[in-house]
Amino acid sequence: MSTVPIHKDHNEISVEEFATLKQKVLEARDLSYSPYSKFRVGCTLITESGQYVSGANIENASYGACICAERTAISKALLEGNRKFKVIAISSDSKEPISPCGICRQFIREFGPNVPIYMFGADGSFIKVFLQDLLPLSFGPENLGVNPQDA
Ligand SMILES: O=c1ccn([C@H]2C[C@H](O)[C@@H](CO)O2)c(=O)[nH]1
Ligand SMILES: [Zn+2]
Repeated sequence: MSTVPIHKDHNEISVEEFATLKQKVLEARDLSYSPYSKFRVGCTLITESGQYVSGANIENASYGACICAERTAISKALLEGNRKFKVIAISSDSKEPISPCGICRQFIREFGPNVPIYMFGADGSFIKVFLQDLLPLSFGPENLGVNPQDA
């Protein structure tokens, strides 16, 4: 049994935003380059200014060079000048919602210690968890005296 609190609400965003987010994150899987695992993952985030930014996993013949969907989406958003995110959504072709890997949890943490993560199953089913529950007692920019909003 999981001890991680699982939520079913989407209080951070409106009903309309949730519908758009769901559509975009399910579509984001189509961007995936995953010929090795054939496991397509999509990620869409909503920036503080309300912009939707999507990414997908990008694999490589040198397997260690694979990048997860969460990190491609966040990198894209960062390069467009964003530093804060309202929510991060993830989708895959699995019926059950999937949770971000350890590296992505740390990557997400840099830009918000407690961002809500919306996880979608392939059928559109949805659960929400908070980053703090996936990565408790985390190490972050504050520990090095850095504020990512200023960087
Ligand atoms: O949360 C996750 C979990 C896995 N993957 C990718 C990495 C790899 O390309 C494939 C199989 O692990 O799925 C993601 O993009 N996000
Ligand atoms: Zn990952």
